[in-house]
Amino acid sequence: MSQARLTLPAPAKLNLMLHITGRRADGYHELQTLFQFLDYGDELSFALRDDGEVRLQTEIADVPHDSNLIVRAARALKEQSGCPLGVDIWLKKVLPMGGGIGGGSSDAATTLLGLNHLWQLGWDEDRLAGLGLKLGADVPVFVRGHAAFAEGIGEILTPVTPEEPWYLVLVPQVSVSTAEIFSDPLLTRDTPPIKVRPVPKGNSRNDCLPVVTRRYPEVGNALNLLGKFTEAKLTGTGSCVFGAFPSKAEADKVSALLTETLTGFVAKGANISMLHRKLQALL
Ligand SMILES: C[C@](O)(CO)[C@H](O)COP(=O)(O)OP(=O)(O)OC[C@H]1O[C@@H](n2ccc(N)nc2=O)[C@H](O)[C@@H]1O
Ligand SMILES: Nc1ncnc2c1ncn2[C@@H]1O[C@H](COP(=O)(O)OP(=O)(O)OP(=O)(O)O)[C@@H](O)[C@H]1O
Repeated sequence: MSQARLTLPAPAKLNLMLHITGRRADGYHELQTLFQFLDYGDELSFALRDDGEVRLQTEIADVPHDSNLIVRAARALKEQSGCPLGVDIWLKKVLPMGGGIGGGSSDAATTLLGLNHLWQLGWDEDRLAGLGLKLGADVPVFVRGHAAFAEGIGEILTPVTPEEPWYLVLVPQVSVSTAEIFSDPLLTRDTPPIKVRPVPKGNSRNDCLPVVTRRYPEVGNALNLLGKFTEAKLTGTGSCVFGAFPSKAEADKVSALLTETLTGFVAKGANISMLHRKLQALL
């Protein structure tokens, strides 16, 4: 008998601003950043296995099976919960890797929430976010599913509701290693923390930008091209750059002009992640 599959989205995120305010003793950086989701992302399908095995059935180039964040998330949840069940997982990879739009982290969060549902573990969001943080600094916001102002290393989250414009996201054909940017000696690490809430307008800078554009001229090139039409920003440690538009039609118009030379996509900003909207609909 064929097993029904549970299919769930793993949306991208944007960092609408990113300030680096310090560095902890363990080398991780203290940040202040605004996360918003996109209605655009990967898709994962899950089917129960009763032999306890965790198997990702889709190969992704350059990521060995056991290092994939999906497999690591599933195994960590299985171990921590003592669940005897296993799972087959299929991945439709849409998000560019090393793009700063959180693909790996979002895949991990979708795996945690999907398996919590499939294995009927009954874990609450705090517990899932705590386990997620061990997999990556960006995982907790995807577990919680609400646009947020983040502090700490990205895990202290205050929900926010910024406008939800349409975005044009350009994808320079380079994969940026987050660890490499954070270890660059030239990185600004002493931006004074913003103490006022909500974050005052005008704080849209990304402190990683100078280091990223110095190392990856393709990113600077994309920022310059998009900057002719709207304020162009870098998300996370790149490589993706984005700009906001009041309508899909306007984003599409600029996209048509720029994607002759650059890869990109148009997507709507979302303060509630499409993963959470889908899970809500299932319950
Ligand atoms: C830059 C952001 O994308 C902003 O949303 C995130 O802070 C990065 O989150 P992530 O990709 O989940 O990062 P992780 O997988 O936890 O860390 C990758 C590497 O980035 C560096 N790292 C990451 C996050 C952080 N707050 N400080 C850091 O110094 C560390 O060297 C770490 O080894
Ligand atoms: N399921 C996965 N999807 C993508 N990358 C993965 C996955 N599992 C492990 N990785 C590894 O993680 C690296 C970073 O990938 P990811 O797509 O999350 O980058 P990113 O968008 O820059 O992340 P972030 O914005 O969180 O810094 C990849 O280069 C790859 O080696």
